[in-house]
Amino acid sequence: MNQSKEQRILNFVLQNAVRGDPCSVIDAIDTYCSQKEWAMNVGNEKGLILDKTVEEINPSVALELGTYCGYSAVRIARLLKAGARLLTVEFNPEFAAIAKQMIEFAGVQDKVTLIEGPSEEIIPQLKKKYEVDTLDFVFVDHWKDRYTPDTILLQECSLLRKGSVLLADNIIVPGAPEFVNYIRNNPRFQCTNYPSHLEYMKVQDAMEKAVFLG
Ligand SMILES: CNc1ncnc2c1ncn2[C@@H]1O[C@H](/C=C/CNC(=O)c2cc(-c3ccc(F)cc3)cc(O)c2O)[C@H](F)[C@H]1O
Ligand SMILES: [Mg+2]
Repeated sequence: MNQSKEQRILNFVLQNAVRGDPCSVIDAIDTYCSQKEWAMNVGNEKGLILDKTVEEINPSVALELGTYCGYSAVRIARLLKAGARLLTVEFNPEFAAIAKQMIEFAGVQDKVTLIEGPSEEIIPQLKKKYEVDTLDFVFVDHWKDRYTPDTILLQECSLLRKGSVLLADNIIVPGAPEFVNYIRNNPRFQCTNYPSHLEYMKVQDAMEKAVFLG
């Protein structure tokens, strides 16, 4: 049966990137998705905002909601210090399988735990099953109507501490208006908006950083 777009992206990486070189994997995905088939990776422009945020925090424990093909998991993991780890959650088995291969090819598998399942089920398991105390950084990039319920769930599960940083993609396109309203009106979060562009397009988009104040 014919291949999925995500399989074609992975094949392009396997044939054009360098095993063990995360930057070559990131570049290969960006090349394919800007020249051949658009896909919803955070991309290089918003990716630089993600990089700067990760470098600023230098997290020991990071969480990503919505792995997709693993582009941002590789992007985050390549910047993590020795011993630091990224937990990334993906409930689509096809996407999880692609991401697993992408992460392994990039050589960052020792820093990444890919968890297959819905975030609303996984988040309550992070402390006991995944030995998380609190999260230093969370990249939010899954279904846009799930940003708010999962941010509330992270708080209910005591996974955020004073200074924990959330970074949310797609504030403009597709948009997460309910999340923006929730987070900007919540006195427990200090928010910053980062205008940018939709991946591989000239369309306006933005990311929102929200620091938990405890
Ligand atoms: C709800 N709980 C979940 N648990 C685990 N994995 C999940 C969960 N929910 C989704 N996933 C998983 O997370 C991913 C979902 C990403 C969604 N992203 C987007 O829709 C998205 C869309 C655009 C976009 C912009 C313009 C346009 F014309 C068309 C599309 C741009 C973007 O950057 C995006 O991130 C994955 F697919 C899904 O299985
Ligand atoms: Mg996105």
